[in-house]
Amino acid sequence: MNEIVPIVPSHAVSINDSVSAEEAADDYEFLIRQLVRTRVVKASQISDCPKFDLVLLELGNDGHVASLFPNHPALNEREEWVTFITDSPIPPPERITFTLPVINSASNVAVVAEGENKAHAVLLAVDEIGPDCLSIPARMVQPANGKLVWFLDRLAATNLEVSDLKN
Ligand SMILES: O=C1O[C@H](COP(=O)(O)O)[C@@H](O)[C@H](O)[C@H]1O
Repeated sequence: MNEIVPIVPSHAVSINDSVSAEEAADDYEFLIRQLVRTRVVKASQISDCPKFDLVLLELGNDGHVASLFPNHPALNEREEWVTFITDSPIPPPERITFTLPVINSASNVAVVAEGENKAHAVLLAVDEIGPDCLSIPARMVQPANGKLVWFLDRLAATNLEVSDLKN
């Protein structure tokens, strides 16, 4: 990866997996805050958040993105940049994740979905098909001052209408 995108090693922040999820989230947020303080990462002008150039997300079968799962309280986190969960519905149970305010502060957000098993989640995320839509985390990805792009293969896009693809 470093050969394709010239990332300075000190700009790559790893998760500390030798501590609890709560501590790992605190540590990770601390490191990101240092990068913002030293202007390695831009600060958002409209929120108390980093403004990443790109947040790259993969869509889960259940519509989750990052480790933000449907109906999980982590979706409501507005203060922390990084939060933790210990009850992920899919393994591993303990995870840390950027929160929605951070994701939605990015300059660009890309959501990737590949394969037929993502087709229903894609439909729920981008179309208006009833109350189930409301709990889909991918639907809550709405950059405030940035660009959102979906990358779908043909199978993941199976359930969409042509009009969805134009929007
Ligand atoms: O929970 C996760 O899910 C996503 C999507 O995984 P998939 O197997 O449904 O394609 C994955 O990108 C992520 O690494 C994982 O933590």
